[in-house]
Amino acid sequence: MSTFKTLDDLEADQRVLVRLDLNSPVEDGEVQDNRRFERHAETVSELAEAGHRVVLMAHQGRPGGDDFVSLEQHASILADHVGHDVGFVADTFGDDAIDAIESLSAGNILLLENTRMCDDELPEEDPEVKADTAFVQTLAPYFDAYVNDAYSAAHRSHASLVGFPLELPAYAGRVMQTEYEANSAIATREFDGQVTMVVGGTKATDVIDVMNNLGEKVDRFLLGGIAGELFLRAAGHDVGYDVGGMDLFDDQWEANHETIESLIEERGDQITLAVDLAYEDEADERAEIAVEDIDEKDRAYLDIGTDTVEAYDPVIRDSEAVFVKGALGLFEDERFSEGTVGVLRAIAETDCFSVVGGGDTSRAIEMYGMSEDDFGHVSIAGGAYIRALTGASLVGVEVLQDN
Ligand SMILES: Nc1ncnc2c1ncn2[C@@H]1O[C@H](COP(=O)(O)OP(=O)(O)OP(=O)(O)O)[C@@H](O)[C@H]1O
Ligand SMILES: O=C(O)[C@H](O)COP(=O)(O)O
Repeated sequence: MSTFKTLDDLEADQRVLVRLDLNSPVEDGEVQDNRRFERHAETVSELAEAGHRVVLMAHQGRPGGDDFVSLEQHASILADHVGHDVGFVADTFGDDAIDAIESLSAGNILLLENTRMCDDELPEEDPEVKADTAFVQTLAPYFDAYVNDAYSAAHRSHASLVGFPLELPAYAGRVMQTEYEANSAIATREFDGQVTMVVGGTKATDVIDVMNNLGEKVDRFLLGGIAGELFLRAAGHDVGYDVGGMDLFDDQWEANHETIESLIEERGDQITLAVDLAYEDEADERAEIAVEDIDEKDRAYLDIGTDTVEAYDPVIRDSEAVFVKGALGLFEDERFSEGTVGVLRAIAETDCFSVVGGGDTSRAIEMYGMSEDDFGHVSIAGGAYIRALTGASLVGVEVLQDN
Protein backbone atom coordinates (compact mmCIF):
# COMPACT_ATOMS: atom_id res chain seq x y z
CA MET A 1 0.00 0.00 0.00
CA SER A 2 3.01 2.35 0.35
CA THR A 3 3.33 4.47 -2.71
CA PHE A 4 6.83 5.58 -1.88
CA LYS A 5 10.15 3.92 -2.54
CA THR A 6 11.72 2.07 0.39
CA LEU A 7 15.17 0.83 1.37
CA ASP A 8 14.48 -2.22 -0.79
CA ASP A 9 14.78 0.09 -3.82
CA LEU A 10 18.08 1.73 -2.78
CA GLU A 11 21.07 1.00 -5.00
CA ALA A 12 24.32 -0.33 -3.50
CA ASP A 13 27.16 1.82 -2.14
CA GLN A 14 25.30 5.08 -1.70
CA ARG A 15 26.07 8.24 0.26
CA VAL A 16 22.78 8.49 2.14
CA LEU A 17 21.34 11.45 4.05
CA VAL A 18 18.82 10.16 6.60
CA ARG A 19 16.25 12.15 8.61
CA LEU A 20 15.36 10.58 11.97
CA ASP A 21 13.11 11.84 14.76
CA LEU A 22 15.17 11.59 17.95
CA ASN A 23 13.23 14.36 19.71
CA SER A 24 13.34 13.15 23.31
CA PRO A 25 12.48 14.19 26.86
CA VAL A 26 15.40 16.10 28.48
CA GLU A 27 15.67 16.06 32.28
CA ASP A 28 18.23 18.38 33.94
CA GLY A 29 20.09 18.58 30.65
CA GLU A 30 20.21 14.78 30.25
CA VAL A 31 18.63 13.33 27.12
CA GLN A 32 16.41 10.40 28.08
CA ASP A 33 16.65 7.19 26.10
CA ASN A 34 13.30 6.16 24.63
CA ARG A 35 11.76 3.90 22.01
CA ARG A 36 12.53 6.35 19.18
CA PHE A 37 16.24 5.42 19.43
CA GLU A 38 15.48 1.72 19.46
CA ARG A 39 13.17 1.94 16.43
CA HIS A 40 15.42 4.16 14.28
CA ALA A 41 18.42 1.99 15.11
CA GLU A 42 16.91 -0.68 12.84
CA THR A 43 16.96 1.62 9.80
CA VAL A 44 20.44 2.92 10.62
CA SER A 45 21.89 -0.58 11.15
CA GLU A 46 20.38 -1.84 7.93
CA LEU A 47 21.96 1.03 5.96
CA ALA A 48 25.37 0.75 7.62
CA GLU A 49 25.48 -3.05 7.33
CA ALA A 50 24.66 -2.74 3.62
CA GLY A 51 27.85 -0.65 3.29
CA HIS A 52 26.32 2.77 2.64
CA ARG A 53 27.89 5.95 4.09
CA VAL A 54 25.20 7.09 6.52
CA VAL A 55 24.73 10.72 7.56
CA LEU A 56 21.93 11.39 10.02
CA MET A 57 19.90 14.52 10.67
CA ALA A 58 17.43 15.04 13.54
CA HIS A 59 15.97 17.83 15.67
CA GLN A 60 15.66 18.28 19.43
CA GLY A 61 13.22 20.66 21.13
CA ARG A 62 12.24 24.08 19.86
CA PRO A 63 14.40 27.25 19.98
CA GLY A 64 13.97 28.91 23.38
CA GLY A 65 12.88 25.72 25.17
CA ASP A 66 14.84 23.97 27.94
CA ASP A 67 14.98 20.87 25.75
CA PHE A 68 16.55 22.72 22.82
CA VAL A 69 19.98 21.08 23.15
CA SER A 70 22.79 19.69 21.01
CA LEU A 71 22.53 16.16 19.59
CA GLU A 72 25.88 15.08 21.05
CA GLN A 73 24.23 12.86 23.68
CA HIS A 74 21.84 11.46 21.07
CA ALA A 75 24.82 10.12 19.10
CA SER A 76 26.05 7.99 21.98
CA ILE A 77 22.56 6.74 22.93
CA LEU A 78 21.93 5.79 19.30
CA ALA A 79 25.32 4.07 19.07
CA ASP A 80 24.31 1.82 22.00
CA HIS A 81 21.19 0.73 20.12
CA VAL A 82 22.91 0.31 16.76
CA GLY A 83 25.90 -1.53 18.26
CA HIS A 84 28.22 0.52 16.06
CA ASP A 85 30.02 3.89 16.47
CA VAL A 86 27.98 6.96 15.62
CA GLY A 87 30.22 9.97 14.97
CA PHE A 88 28.95 13.45 15.82
CA VAL A 89 29.80 16.86 14.39
CA ALA A 90 28.53 20.06 16.04
CA ASP A 91 27.58 21.64 12.73
CA THR A 92 24.60 21.38 10.38
CA PHE A 93 25.97 22.27 6.93
CA GLY A 94 29.13 24.38 7.41
CA ASP A 95 32.74 23.43 6.67
CA ASP A 96 33.04 21.16 9.71
CA ALA A 97 29.99 19.18 8.63
CA ILE A 98 31.23 18.89 5.04
CA ASP A 99 34.73 17.77 6.18
CA ALA A 100 33.20 15.10 8.42
CA ILE A 101 30.89 13.90 5.62
CA GLU A 102 33.76 13.72 3.13
CA SER A 103 35.93 11.68 5.47
CA LEU A 104 33.36 8.85 5.90
CA SER A 105 34.10 5.33 4.65
CA ALA A 106 31.62 2.64 3.65
CA GLY A 107 29.50 1.56 6.64
CA ASN A 108 30.36 4.66 8.74
CA ILE A 109 27.63 6.60 10.57
CA LEU A 110 27.71 10.34 11.34
CA LEU A 111 25.10 12.47 13.14
CA LEU A 112 24.91 16.18 12.26
CA GLU A 113 23.93 18.87 14.80
CA ASN A 114 20.28 19.66 15.73
CA THR A 115 18.62 20.77 12.46
CA ARG A 116 16.70 23.47 14.34
CA MET A 117 20.01 25.21 15.11
CA CYS A 118 20.16 26.04 11.42
CA ASP A 119 18.15 29.15 10.42
CA ASP A 120 16.85 27.55 7.24
CA GLU A 121 15.15 24.61 8.98
CA LEU A 122 12.24 26.56 10.52
CA PRO A 123 9.72 28.10 9.84
CA GLU A 124 7.19 26.03 7.92
CA GLU A 125 7.14 26.93 4.23
CA ASP A 126 6.34 25.17 0.97
CA PRO A 127 8.68 22.32 0.01
CA GLU A 128 9.91 24.31 -3.02
CA VAL A 129 10.97 27.19 -0.74
CA LYS A 130 12.69 24.82 1.67
CA ALA A 131 14.48 23.06 -1.21
CA ASP A 132 15.92 26.38 -2.27
CA THR A 133 17.58 27.16 1.09
CA ALA A 134 21.36 27.25 1.57
CA PHE A 135 21.02 24.31 4.00
CA VAL A 136 19.54 22.01 1.33
CA GLN A 137 21.46 23.40 -1.63
CA THR A 138 24.81 23.04 0.19
CA LEU A 139 24.32 19.54 1.59
CA ALA A 140 22.42 17.78 -1.21
CA PRO A 141 25.36 17.58 -3.69
CA TYR A 142 27.31 15.45 -1.19
CA PHE A 143 24.68 12.68 -1.33
CA ASP A 144 23.23 10.11 -3.74
CA ALA A 145 20.02 9.50 -1.83
CA TYR A 146 17.77 10.86 0.93
CA VAL A 147 15.90 8.63 3.39
CA ASN A 148 13.10 9.93 5.58
CA ASP A 149 12.49 7.78 8.65
CA ALA A 150 10.94 10.59 10.72
CA TYR A 151 7.25 9.71 10.40
CA SER A 152 6.54 11.39 13.75
CA ALA A 153 7.79 14.74 12.40
CA ALA A 154 6.29 14.33 8.92
CA HIS A 155 3.51 16.84 9.64
CA ARG A 156 6.13 19.64 9.71
CA SER A 157 7.13 21.39 6.47
CA HIS A 158 10.74 21.90 7.57
CA ALA A 159 13.79 21.90 5.29
CA SER A 160 15.26 18.60 6.49
CA LEU A 161 11.89 16.88 5.95
CA VAL A 162 10.53 18.38 2.73
CA GLY A 163 13.43 20.19 1.02
CA PHE A 164 15.83 17.30 0.34
CA PRO A 165 13.29 15.02 -1.38
CA LEU A 166 12.98 17.65 -4.10
CA GLU A 167 16.73 17.53 -4.73
CA LEU A 168 17.62 13.85 -4.25
CA PRO A 169 16.10 10.44 -5.00
CA ALA A 170 14.06 9.89 -1.83
CA TYR A 171 13.13 6.73 0.07
CA ALA A 172 11.12 5.83 3.18
CA GLY A 173 13.05 4.27 6.06
CA ARG A 174 11.70 1.27 7.97
CA VAL A 175 10.09 3.34 10.73
CA MET A 176 8.40 5.60 8.17
CA GLN A 177 7.11 2.57 6.31
CA THR A 178 5.69 0.74 9.34
CA GLU A 179 4.21 3.82 11.00
CA TYR A 180 2.60 4.98 7.78
CA GLU A 181 0.95 1.67 7.09
CA ALA A 182 -0.34 1.07 10.62
CA ASN A 183 -1.49 4.60 11.35
CA SER A 184 -3.23 5.08 8.02
CA ALA A 185 -5.22 1.86 8.52
CA ILE A 186 -8.18 3.51 10.20
CA ALA A 187 -8.60 5.91 7.29
CA THR A 188 -7.76 3.52 4.46
CA ARG A 189 -8.50 -0.07 5.46
CA GLU A 190 -11.86 -1.81 5.38
CA PHE A 191 -12.55 -3.90 8.49
CA ASP A 192 -15.38 -6.45 8.38
CA GLY A 193 -16.03 -6.39 12.11
CA GLN A 194 -16.39 -3.73 14.77
CA VAL A 195 -13.86 -0.89 14.86
CA THR A 196 -13.37 0.57 18.34
CA MET A 197 -11.46 3.64 19.38
CA VAL A 198 -10.33 4.21 22.96
CA VAL A 199 -10.09 7.92 23.63
CA GLY A 200 -8.49 9.52 26.69
CA GLY A 201 -5.47 11.52 27.78
CA THR A 202 -5.20 15.20 28.59
CA LYS A 203 -5.32 16.73 25.09
CA ALA A 204 -9.09 16.64 24.80
CA THR A 205 -9.16 19.19 21.97
CA ASP A 206 -7.06 16.90 19.74
CA VAL A 207 -9.03 13.74 20.42
CA ILE A 208 -12.44 15.39 20.09
CA ASP A 209 -11.36 16.54 16.64
CA VAL A 210 -10.42 12.94 15.80
CA MET A 211 -13.84 11.72 17.00
CA ASN A 212 -15.57 14.36 14.95
CA ASN A 213 -13.72 13.23 11.83
CA LEU A 214 -14.00 9.49 12.35
CA GLY A 215 -17.67 8.96 13.07
CA GLU A 216 -18.11 7.03 9.83
CA LYS A 217 -15.06 4.81 10.29
CA VAL A 218 -15.41 3.93 13.98
CA ASP A 219 -18.31 1.92 15.39
CA ARG A 220 -17.64 2.42 19.10
CA PHE A 221 -15.79 5.10 21.05
CA LEU A 222 -14.84 4.19 24.65
CA LEU A 223 -14.06 7.30 26.65
CA GLY A 224 -11.91 8.13 29.65
CA GLY A 225 -9.35 10.72 30.72
CA ILE A 226 -10.08 14.42 30.36
CA ALA A 227 -12.15 14.05 27.18
CA GLY A 228 -14.30 11.44 28.91
CA GLU A 229 -15.07 13.83 31.77
CA LEU A 230 -15.94 16.65 29.37
CA PHE A 231 -18.48 14.34 27.68
CA LEU A 232 -19.92 13.45 31.10
CA ARG A 233 -20.18 17.15 31.88
CA ALA A 234 -22.08 17.69 28.60
CA ALA A 235 -24.38 14.82 29.59
CA GLY A 236 -25.29 16.78 32.74
CA HIS A 237 -22.97 15.29 35.40
CA ASP A 238 -20.97 17.39 37.87
CA VAL A 239 -17.55 16.32 36.57
CA GLY A 240 -15.11 17.82 34.10
CA TYR A 241 -14.57 21.05 36.04
CA ASP A 242 -11.22 22.40 37.19
CA VAL A 243 -10.89 22.08 40.96
CA GLY A 244 -7.99 23.28 43.13
CA GLY A 245 -5.03 24.28 40.98
CA MET A 246 -6.17 22.28 37.91
CA ASP A 247 -6.33 23.76 34.45
CA LEU A 248 -7.23 20.76 32.35
CA PHE A 249 -10.95 21.19 31.86
CA ASP A 250 -12.47 24.67 31.66
CA ASP A 251 -10.51 25.99 28.66
CA GLN A 252 -10.98 22.75 26.75
CA TRP A 253 -14.68 22.85 27.62
CA GLU A 254 -14.99 26.38 26.19
CA ALA A 255 -13.20 25.32 23.00
CA ASN A 256 -15.10 22.06 22.47
CA HIS A 257 -18.46 21.97 24.21
CA GLU A 258 -20.46 22.66 21.07
CA THR A 259 -18.71 19.83 19.20
CA ILE A 260 -19.19 17.52 22.20
CA GLU A 261 -22.88 18.36 22.40
CA SER A 262 -23.43 17.74 18.72
CA LEU A 263 -21.44 14.47 18.86
CA ILE A 264 -23.64 13.28 21.74
CA GLU A 265 -26.77 14.25 19.80
CA GLU A 266 -25.74 12.80 16.44
CA ARG A 267 -23.57 9.86 17.46
CA GLY A 268 -24.64 9.16 21.04
CA ASP A 269 -25.20 5.47 20.30
CA GLN A 270 -21.55 5.04 19.23
CA ILE A 271 -20.14 6.76 22.32
CA THR A 272 -19.74 4.94 25.65
CA LEU A 273 -19.00 6.97 28.75
CA ALA A 274 -17.79 5.91 32.17
CA VAL A 275 -20.45 4.78 34.64
CA ASP A 276 -18.10 5.20 37.60
CA LEU A 277 -14.91 7.11 38.38
CA ALA A 278 -12.00 6.77 40.80
CA TYR A 279 -10.51 9.41 43.09
CA GLU A 280 -8.07 9.70 46.00
CA ASP A 281 -9.84 9.60 49.38
CA GLU A 282 -8.76 11.14 52.72
CA ALA A 283 -6.62 8.07 53.49
CA ASP A 284 -4.83 8.50 50.13
CA GLU A 285 -6.49 5.32 48.86
CA ARG A 286 -8.29 4.75 45.57
CA ALA A 287 -12.02 5.17 46.08
CA GLU A 288 -14.80 4.93 43.50
CA ILE A 289 -18.18 6.53 42.97
CA ALA A 290 -20.97 5.90 40.46
CA VAL A 291 -21.27 8.82 38.06
CA GLU A 292 -24.98 9.20 38.82
CA ASP A 293 -24.21 9.70 42.54
CA ILE A 294 -21.83 12.62 41.93
CA ASP A 295 -23.54 15.83 43.01
CA GLU A 296 -20.68 18.25 43.81
CA LYS A 297 -18.05 19.77 41.52
CA ASP A 298 -15.38 19.50 44.17
CA ARG A 299 -13.16 16.55 43.37
CA ALA A 300 -10.52 15.48 40.82
CA TYR A 301 -11.24 12.11 39.21
CA LEU A 302 -8.13 10.23 38.23
CA ASP A 303 -9.34 7.06 36.53
CA ILE A 304 -12.41 5.32 35.20
CA GLY A 305 -13.99 2.99 37.79
CA THR A 306 -14.01 -0.80 37.98
CA ASP A 307 -17.57 -1.17 36.60
CA THR A 308 -16.55 0.90 33.57
CA VAL A 309 -13.46 -1.25 32.98
CA GLU A 310 -15.72 -4.32 33.13
CA ALA A 311 -18.11 -2.75 30.63
CA TYR A 312 -15.32 -1.79 28.20
CA ASP A 313 -13.64 -5.20 28.31
CA PRO A 314 -16.20 -7.16 26.19
CA VAL A 315 -16.44 -4.32 23.68
CA ILE A 316 -12.70 -4.60 23.08
CA ARG A 317 -12.86 -8.40 22.88
CA ASP A 318 -15.66 -8.18 20.28
CA SER A 319 -13.68 -5.77 18.07
CA GLU A 320 -11.84 -6.53 14.88
CA ALA A 321 -9.72 -3.40 15.20
CA VAL A 322 -8.91 -1.18 18.18
CA PHE A 323 -7.15 2.19 18.02
CA VAL A 324 -5.99 3.87 21.23
CA LYS A 325 -5.28 7.57 21.73
CA GLY A 326 -4.65 8.72 25.26
CA ALA A 327 -4.70 7.08 28.68
CA LEU A 328 -7.95 6.48 30.58
CA GLY A 329 -6.47 7.68 33.87
CA LEU A 330 -3.36 8.86 35.67
CA PHE A 331 -1.71 5.48 35.06
CA GLU A 332 1.75 6.64 36.20
CA ASP A 333 0.28 6.27 39.72
CA GLU A 334 -0.50 2.57 40.13
CA ARG A 335 -3.68 3.31 42.10
CA PHE A 336 -5.11 4.98 39.00
CA SER A 337 -3.81 2.62 36.33
CA GLU A 338 -6.75 0.19 36.34
CA GLY A 339 -8.56 1.77 33.37
CA THR A 340 -5.58 2.14 31.06
CA VAL A 341 -4.05 -1.21 31.98
CA GLY A 342 -7.41 -3.04 31.84
CA VAL A 343 -8.07 -1.84 28.31
CA LEU A 344 -4.51 -2.51 27.12
CA ARG A 345 -4.56 -6.03 28.60
CA ALA A 346 -7.86 -6.79 26.87
CA ILE A 347 -6.33 -5.69 23.56
CA ALA A 348 -3.16 -7.69 24.21
CA GLU A 349 -5.16 -10.84 24.96
CA THR A 350 -7.17 -10.75 21.74
CA ASP A 351 -5.91 -11.00 18.19
CA CYS A 352 -7.64 -7.91 16.87
CA PHE A 353 -5.71 -5.45 14.69
CA SER A 354 -4.53 -2.80 17.15
CA VAL A 355 -2.63 0.46 17.15
CA VAL A 356 -1.62 2.22 20.37
CA GLY A 357 -0.49 5.79 19.85
CA GLY A 358 0.67 8.68 21.96
CA GLY A 359 4.04 8.83 23.65
CA ASP A 360 2.62 8.83 27.17
CA THR A 361 0.02 6.15 26.69
CA SER A 362 2.35 3.70 25.01
CA ARG A 363 4.69 3.97 28.02
CA ALA A 364 2.04 2.17 30.06
CA ILE A 365 2.71 -1.01 28.05
CA GLU A 366 6.27 -1.26 29.36
CA MET A 367 5.48 0.08 32.82
CA TYR A 368 2.90 -2.63 33.51
CA GLY A 369 4.85 -5.58 32.13
CA MET A 370 3.06 -6.00 28.81
CA SER A 371 4.91 -6.66 25.58
CA GLU A 372 4.77 -4.52 22.47
CA ASP A 373 4.56 -7.79 20.52
CA ASP A 374 1.02 -8.26 21.81
CA PHE A 375 -0.12 -5.18 19.92
CA GLY A 376 -0.39 -4.73 16.16
CA HIS A 377 1.58 -1.52 16.29
CA VAL A 378 2.78 0.83 19.04
CA SER A 379 3.34 4.21 17.46
CA ILE A 380 6.19 6.54 18.40
CA ALA A 381 4.32 9.49 16.89
CA GLY A 382 2.14 12.08 18.68
CA GLY A 383 0.91 14.90 16.41
CA ALA A 384 1.47 12.88 13.23
CA TYR A 385 -0.53 9.94 14.65
CA ILE A 386 -3.48 12.22 15.40
CA ARG A 387 -3.39 13.64 11.89
CA ALA A 388 -3.11 10.22 10.29
CA LEU A 389 -6.10 9.00 12.28
CA THR A 390 -8.26 11.76 10.88
CA GLY A 391 -7.11 10.87 7.36
CA ALA A 392 -5.22 14.17 6.98
CA SER A 393 -2.13 13.97 4.79
CA LEU A 394 1.39 14.54 6.14
CA VAL A 395 3.52 16.85 4.03
CA GLY A 396 6.70 14.83 4.67
CA VAL A 397 4.97 11.70 3.36
CA GLU A 398 3.45 13.53 0.37
CA VAL A 399 6.86 14.69 -0.89
CA LEU A 400 8.19 11.12 -0.65
CA GLN A 401 5.22 9.85 -2.63
CA ASP A 402 5.73 12.52 -5.30
CA ASN A 403 9.45 11.74 -5.60
N1 LIG B 1 -8.25 11.81 34.79
C1 LIG B 1 -7.01 12.19 34.57
N2 LIG B 1 -6.43 13.12 35.34
C2 LIG B 1 -5.14 13.51 35.11
N3 LIG B 1 -4.35 13.00 34.13
C3 LIG B 1 -4.90 12.07 33.36
C4 LIG B 1 -6.23 11.61 33.52
N4 LIG B 1 -6.47 10.70 32.57
C5 LIG B 1 -5.36 10.57 31.84
N5 LIG B 1 -4.39 11.39 32.31
C6 LIG B 1 -3.00 11.54 31.79
O1 LIG B 1 -3.01 11.62 30.40
C7 LIG B 1 -1.67 11.39 29.98
C8 LIG B 1 -1.68 10.97 28.54
O2 LIG B 1 -2.29 12.02 27.85
P1 LIG B 1 -1.79 12.66 26.50
O3 LIG B 1 -2.93 13.43 25.97
O4 LIG B 1 -0.49 13.33 26.74
O5 LIG B 1 -1.65 11.37 25.64
P2 LIG B 1 -0.67 10.71 24.69
O6 LIG B 1 -1.45 10.65 23.45
O7 LIG B 1 -0.26 9.42 25.27
O8 LIG B 1 0.67 11.54 24.50
P3 LIG B 1 1.34 12.49 23.41
O9 LIG B 1 0.25 13.05 22.54
O10 LIG B 1 2.00 13.50 24.29
O11 LIG B 1 2.32 11.67 22.65
C9 LIG B 1 -1.12 10.38 30.90
O12 LIG B 1 0.16 10.82 31.32
C10 LIG B 1 -2.13 10.34 32.06
O13 LIG B 1 -1.53 10.48 33.32
O1 LIG C 1 8.20 14.93 19.11
C1 LIG C 1 7.42 15.13 18.16
O2 LIG C 1 6.18 14.94 18.26
C2 LIG C 1 7.98 15.51 16.83
O3 LIG C 1 9.36 15.39 16.83
C3 LIG C 1 7.57 16.90 16.41
O4 LIG C 1 8.11 17.85 17.28
P1 LIG C 1 7.57 19.35 17.22
O5 LIG C 1 6.14 19.29 17.70
O6 LIG C 1 8.47 20.16 18.11
O7 LIG C 1 7.62 19.79 15.79
